[in-house]
Amino acid sequence: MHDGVLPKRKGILFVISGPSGVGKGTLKDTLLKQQIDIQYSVSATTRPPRPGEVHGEHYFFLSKDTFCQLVEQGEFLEWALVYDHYYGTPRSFVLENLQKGQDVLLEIDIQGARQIRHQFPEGVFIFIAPPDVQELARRLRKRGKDSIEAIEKRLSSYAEEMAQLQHYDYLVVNDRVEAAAEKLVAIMVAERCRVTRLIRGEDNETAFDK
Ligand SMILES: Nc1nc2c(ncn2[C@@H]2O[C@H](COP(=O)(O)OP(=O)(O)O)[C@@H](O)[C@H]2O)c(=O)[nH]1
Ligand SMILES: Nc1ncnc2c1ncn2[C@@H]1O[C@H](COP(=O)(O)OP(=O)(O)O)[C@@H](O)[C@H]1O
Repeated sequence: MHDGVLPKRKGILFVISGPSGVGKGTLKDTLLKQQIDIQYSVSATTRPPRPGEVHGEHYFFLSKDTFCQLVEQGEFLEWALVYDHYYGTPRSFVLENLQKGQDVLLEIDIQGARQIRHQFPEGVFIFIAPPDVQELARRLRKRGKDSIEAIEKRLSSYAEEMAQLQHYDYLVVNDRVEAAAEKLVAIMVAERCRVTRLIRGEDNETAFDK
């Protein structure tokens, strides 16, 4: 039994990833509307802003030159070319929050998640999958943002991307947005409890080993 104040824990890094068009962005937005006390890490990108997107809120919109400079300065924890544009996760925001004990959420592509896994094997990696590939195709078409060629390109990566599932801690099938978001919340609550139990010494593992 623990009868004093618990030692402060480090933040937990939650990573949501999965194929393009599966609904990662939609789920992340739904999740952030709930009271789950998590800091979302805003990524940097070289893609131009879409109408309504705000610099610093949706993304940090950067020129290619600035992005490359930041890569060289080691300012990104990970970065990747996702289809036609570069995307990267700012290093200091994530590290500072984790150090403070604040949980952090990344919503990034599969290449980025792989890089993060090497640096943070103790992170919680959640793979978002569509109910099936036909539904993924429907969503990509419904989004209406990509050309037929771009959709074909995304769908042709599907099998390869799904094969990455084995490296993840959790699978959430995005059938209905609300149901999938509830599952994400349940995972977060469970992981927080697990870490608390480890800190209390109710488990044989160390607090940040899984
Ligand atoms: N590696 C990596 N991927 C990211 C990052 N930020 C966003 N992405 C991914 O980039 C892809 C394109 O995102 P976006 O431009 O918002 O368009 P979307 O296709 O409407 O989600 C999605 O798969 C995102 O998960 C990042 O910081 N790093
Ligand atoms: N559970 C769902 N059911 C039906 N459509 C969805 C669902 N989740 C997302 N969508 C739709 O699918 C499209 C792709 O979602 P988006 O969040 O942009 O995917 P990603 O960020 O993974 O590329 C959007 O039009 C979105 O409204």
